[in-house]
Amino acid sequence: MPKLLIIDDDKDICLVLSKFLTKNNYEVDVAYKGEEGLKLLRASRYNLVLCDYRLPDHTGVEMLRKIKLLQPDVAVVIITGYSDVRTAVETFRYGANDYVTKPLYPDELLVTIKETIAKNEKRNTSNAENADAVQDVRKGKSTVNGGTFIVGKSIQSQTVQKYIELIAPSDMSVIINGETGTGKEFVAQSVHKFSKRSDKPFVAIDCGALPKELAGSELFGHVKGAFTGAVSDKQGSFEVADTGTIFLDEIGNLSYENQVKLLRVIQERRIKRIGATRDIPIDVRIIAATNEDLIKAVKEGRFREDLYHRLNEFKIQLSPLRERKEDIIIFANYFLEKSNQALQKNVKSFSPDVVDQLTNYFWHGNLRELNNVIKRSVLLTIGESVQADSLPQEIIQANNTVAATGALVEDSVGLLKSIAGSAERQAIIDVLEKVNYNKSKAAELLRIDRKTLYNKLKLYSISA
Ligand SMILES: Nc1ncnc2c1ncn2[C@@H]1O[C@H](COP(=O)(O)OP(=O)(O)OP(=O)(O)O)[C@@H](O)[C@H]1O
Repeated sequence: MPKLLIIDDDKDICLVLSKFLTKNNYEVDVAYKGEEGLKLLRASRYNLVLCDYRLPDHTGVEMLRKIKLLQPDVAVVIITGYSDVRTAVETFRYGANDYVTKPLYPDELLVTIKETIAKNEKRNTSNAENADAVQDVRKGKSTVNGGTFIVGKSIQSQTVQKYIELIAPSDMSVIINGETGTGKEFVAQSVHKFSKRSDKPFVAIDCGALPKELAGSELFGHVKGAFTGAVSDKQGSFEVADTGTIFLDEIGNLSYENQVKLLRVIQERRIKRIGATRDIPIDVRIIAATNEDLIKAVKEGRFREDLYHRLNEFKIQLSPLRERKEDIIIFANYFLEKSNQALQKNVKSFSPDVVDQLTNYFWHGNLRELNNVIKRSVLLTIGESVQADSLPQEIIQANNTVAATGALVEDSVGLLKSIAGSAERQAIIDVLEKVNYNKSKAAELLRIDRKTLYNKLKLYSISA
């Protein structure tokens, strides 16, 4: 039976959720404070932690760091208010797997928990497993890690698709850059699928979630007795990924020491387990992803320049959703289909208003946020078409604010024009007075021709 830990200071939420999840065959522990939760994590292993973003004693990011130090493989779902989504999506840099927004709906939560545990387990054990069918990418659909890889119709999406096809057969290292939730891991998996290594392991490592103390051992392995706690020999991810592809997510979070080791692996194509004396030859393709500007990190001395150039043999830039609006409804329809299946519903479409709202929203969490919003709206829809009242209030409000700001900008432009107009009118009157209403002289001083001056006199109703 999968074991869950709920950490939330709202005792009612804990009570309701733990009852509901127990009924649905989960073993559930509850903690009302961060520290209490960490104590439980020290004592037993969990499949998933459901952690409130705002706890009395720790922030979501602090919790993630501590949870990952205690149990690097555990899945973490963040509970957040919609108004906090923007900051909550930041937790993905530190290894969060998904988030759910308050108010919580048990059925939706159940789907999220099931999917997250399944995905996380697959990730943890995934080596050769990913070697299943490679579909035709040109049809705009292919299977990646059990999910469908959707290709948008924007120029950006089409370009990314072309790059994937172009780069996949080579052995080049790739850096995928993009905001959180833009699909970096999906692209990395796709590159692997279309490479000649597709029947070999694809190993994904979240460097953001790797505690500094464990990163070296996770990546390169260790031998028994190398440090306290190294009770047996352990293969690192590079060894597991041998002959296949390793995906290093959030590469910018790798410590300087491990950057040096990684550079050595790339240069020499050999690894050395911590505490070992002999090298092991390794043949791994490296795909790295980041949502920060690595060139800036290099300039600031946080990322090694030589490593950056080694990894950057090819770069794929993923645009945020708001910059490829024509893709939004394509993905929304796909997520609608998926949510119908997961929630056993039969919602068929979005109302024109909803299409408008979805298209114009900012999407801080990109595809992940869109997916979650669609899932929630499918759950709340009674008829066949999603209506605006099933969308989070924050989306509608944000769009209204943008519309209001747009009107304000238009007003301001009008205002500027009128300020400029009255300044021009005054300047013409001043000059006319100076030259005793001699229009030729006034036009000369104003550096305009007589005809223009006459037009402006008419425009500003100046009788001279
Ligand atoms: N091409 C795609 N087709 C279908 N779904 C996608 C695609 N790309 C991304 N997704 C969806 O968006 C979610 C986020 O994608 P992914 O985890 O690859 O993003 P990411 O950029 O790696 O995020 P993070 O930076 O937070 O790790 C996925 O779970 C998946 O549901």
